Amino acid sequence: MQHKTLDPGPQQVATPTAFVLFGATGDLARRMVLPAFYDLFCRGLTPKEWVLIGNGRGDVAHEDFRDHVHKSLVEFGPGEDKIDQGQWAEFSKRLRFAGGGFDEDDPGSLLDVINEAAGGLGEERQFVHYLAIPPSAFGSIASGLAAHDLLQGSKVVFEKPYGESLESFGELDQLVHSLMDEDQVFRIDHFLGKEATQNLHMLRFGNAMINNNWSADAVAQVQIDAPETLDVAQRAAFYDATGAFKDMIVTHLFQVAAEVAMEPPASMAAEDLQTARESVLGQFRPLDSSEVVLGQFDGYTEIDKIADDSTTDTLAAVRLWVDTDRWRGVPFLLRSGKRMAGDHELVSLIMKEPKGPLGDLPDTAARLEISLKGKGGIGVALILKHPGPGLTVSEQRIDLSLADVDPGEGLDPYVALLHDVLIGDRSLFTSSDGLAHAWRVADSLLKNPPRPISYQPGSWGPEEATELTGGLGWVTQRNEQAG
Ligand SMILES: NC(=O)C1=CN([C@@H]2O[C@H](COP(=O)(O)OP(=O)(O)OC[C@H]3O[C@@H](n4cnc5c(N)ncnc54)[C@H](OP(=O)(O)O)[C@@H]3O)[C@@H](O)[C@H]2O)C=CC1
Ligand SMILES: O=C1O[C@H](COP(=O)(O)O)[C@@H](O)[C@H](O)[C@H]1O
Repeated sequence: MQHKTLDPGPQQVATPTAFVLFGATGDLARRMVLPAFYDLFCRGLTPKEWVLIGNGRGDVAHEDFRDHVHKSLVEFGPGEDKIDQGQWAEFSKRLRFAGGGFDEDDPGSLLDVINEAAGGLGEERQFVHYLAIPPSAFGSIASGLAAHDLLQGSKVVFEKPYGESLESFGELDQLVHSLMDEDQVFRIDHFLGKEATQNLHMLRFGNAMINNNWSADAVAQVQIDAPETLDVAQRAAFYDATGAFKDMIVTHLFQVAAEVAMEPPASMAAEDLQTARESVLGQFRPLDSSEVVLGQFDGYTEIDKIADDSTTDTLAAVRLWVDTDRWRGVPFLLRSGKRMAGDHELVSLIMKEPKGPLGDLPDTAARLEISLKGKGGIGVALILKHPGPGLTVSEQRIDLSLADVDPGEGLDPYVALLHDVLIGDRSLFTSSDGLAHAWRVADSLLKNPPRPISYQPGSWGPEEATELTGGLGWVTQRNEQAG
């Protein structure tokens, strides 16, 4: 089999780096960012000289922070048995914690800790400030970085959601652009860094049989479905202020929808892909509340730190329309929820029934599926004849796990994106214009949201969310039921 390398892959960056992780005690840091940083280190992809300084509002001793990081690696990184003691010793000696919060008026202990820990990195050092904090705090940390002269030669990584509404997005965008240059800004959306998301383009543009059917001519419906069994108790305050729609739909699933819906970019170069993504986001029709279902799992308001009368959505399902010639008339169904019956991140292109001599086919439609979960996978469901003299047809599958594709090991999204930040590659990050489009599409819904319908934890959510699919049902559920 012939291999063609389009990109040489990750390289070690030379610039000594002080990595400041705001929100270092939080859920994201513990589950994704810290394990990703350790993974980069183990692969020899961190700079030769670096320090990582965790920041938070409470005071945590350096030693306790190292314990916190170790626990996160045991639970969400390589696991206890696979942490090499020598490597951990090398890694952990570069970890520090700066407490007391950080804002314009009061830097807490961050400046002192930077002086102590990053002093030895030399004049050429870069700062990477990673804001793994709720979006409501982005502005104050960014202003603090400017006030305490920490922006020069720095890269600033903002988590999603970047803003909380069209208005707050606009204010944040203006503030950030008044403090730093756009090329210092990395707005992360880790779904764009997933191996399978990137493979969407190869699948489409590398295979004419797929590319030729990537439109309303062949596709009846697109589903982007991300049900999760995960709870929110670990991050109740953040979650209650955000909800499923802002946490997953207007952010990750809109970006994935744009990856599916985009017109062919001028080239596969980063800027061209970003332009194509941004441009189709501008063609998403504003959501209509009658095509949106919000849900809240029973027992949500009993969680510590959640108000008894909270109406935050823990599930959101929307029918989205993309007003381009390619997709006019094809509904894009997007759904995500917490404490549901299964864990999936599945993009499905459900094909139209072919015209021809067969008449009524089983109510299962042929489809192409791209799983974004974990290492990712591609599935094809086909209508086939059973062997034998009669004509019995049913749905059969072909599945390929991307983990089995030679050489079989991609980087996890946070590892890949952190590496991109270190080398200054912004191609898989969201743009200000693209996000402005996304918030515009969500604006009227956010101003007038439907009341969440309750659902049982461990279920597939309210029936009303399934009704949005217009009788096809959710492919994830159908696949689970089929075993
Ligand atoms: N958790 C996840 O799976 C993912 C989360 N994200 C994004 O990451 C960000 C953080 O989410 P997550 O870690 O889940 O949330 P958490 O609620 O766990 O918050 C992270 C940390 O932020 C700090 N923090 C909270 N409020 C403030 C504030 N007002 N000012 C400064 N710091 C504050 C807290 O640390 P302390 O108390 O020590 O100050 C907290 O531990 C969000 O933007 C989220 O959308 C993105 C992808 C996945
Ligand atoms: O950004 C987020 O993503 C996670 C899901 O990401 P995954 O890579 O673990 O599949 C989601 O659980 C979380 O609520 C959200 O903030």
